[in-house]
Amino acid sequence: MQNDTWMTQPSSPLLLPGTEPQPWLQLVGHAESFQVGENGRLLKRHCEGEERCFRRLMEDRLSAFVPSFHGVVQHEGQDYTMMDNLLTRFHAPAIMDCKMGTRTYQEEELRLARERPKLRQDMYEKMVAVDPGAPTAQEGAQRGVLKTRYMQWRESLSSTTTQGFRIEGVRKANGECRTNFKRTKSREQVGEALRDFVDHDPRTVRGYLSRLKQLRHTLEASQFFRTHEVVGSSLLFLHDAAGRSGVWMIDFGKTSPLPPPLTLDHRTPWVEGNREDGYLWGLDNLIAILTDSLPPARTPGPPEP
Ligand SMILES: O=P(O)(O)O[C@H]1[C@H](O)[C@@H](OP(=O)(O)O)[C@H](OP(=O)(O)O)[C@@H](OP(=O)(O)O)[C@H]1O
Ligand SMILES: Nc1ncnc2c1ncn2[C@@H]1O[C@H](COP(=O)(O)OP(=O)(O)O)[C@@H](O)[C@H]1O
Repeated sequence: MQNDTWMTQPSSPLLLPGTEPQPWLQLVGHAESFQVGENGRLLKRHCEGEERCFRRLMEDRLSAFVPSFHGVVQHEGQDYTMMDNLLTRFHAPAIMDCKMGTRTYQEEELRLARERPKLRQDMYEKMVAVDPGAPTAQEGAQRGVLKTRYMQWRESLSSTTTQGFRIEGVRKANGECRTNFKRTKSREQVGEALRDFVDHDPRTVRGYLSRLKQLRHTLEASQFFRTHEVVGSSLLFLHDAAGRSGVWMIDFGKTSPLPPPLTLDHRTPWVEGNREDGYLWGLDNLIAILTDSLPPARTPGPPEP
């Protein structure tokens, strides 16, 4: 289950005797999924689809934008995907998780929901906690909602539908953590949250913009990206007081290969069956909103007399 408190506590460290603890903070996501490994690595509960994506990504031009993958390991009878802990590149970094795309569930989940509808009481309760008026009369009587219905409601409440991405969680440079972005929807609200994350520092924004534009360029040329539906994946933003910053793609648990010869452009609006995910459209909007948050460029004044 997703943790929706202010901050997830560090997972229990999995350390060799004598090794230094690695910095670790999980902003959002499934609380039981991660273990901190040694040598700057992280263990995430194994999922076959995600492992397949990591293996293919390591061979793709996108590899520079993905934490390095180090195979699958066993710990206490459980398989884990081993990857780089991106936090170890920074000192006390500010962190932001943005979930990309206009759709946060797979087409397959929609099909399953129709064939074998399963009511989720936990999702009904999460919905009521945010907006008691959100469930329909029938959902209220059942005290349950379908997962796809919950996901669609979350998409339209936040900026997922209107901007093609949403902020999931933020840890600011001063240590303050926030995950209450469920209603951060309009361009203005998103812009304000982004400016707050970077402490209104244009240099940090320029660093992120440069990296995001390189990422867009690489995505547009990536064979992996063209041939995969990328759903529920996030961009992890990190910057620190030393002026370092970076953005990486994480979470490929719901990224799936397309049946050949189908490919996606990731900008065409989704209609059921076309598998489009709106990822690049969201990235375009994210870049545009960040660009708008920069102070206007100074125009040269009249020449001195
Ligand atoms: O953010 P809230 O509103 O809490 O909803 C969560 C997120 O959408 C999770 O996505 P992510 O993993 O990208 O954070 C999703 O996990 P899935 O990845 O399994 O779809 C959870 O589904 P359940 O795990 O079924 O509860 C869902 O309850
Ligand atoms: N490689 C990584 N390095 C550092 N932090 C990470 C890394 N991968 C994930 N995280 C942290 O864990 C959180 C959840 O990761 P994610 O892969 O989305 O998990 P889930 O599939 O449970 O949603 C991210 O928001 C981020 O804070």
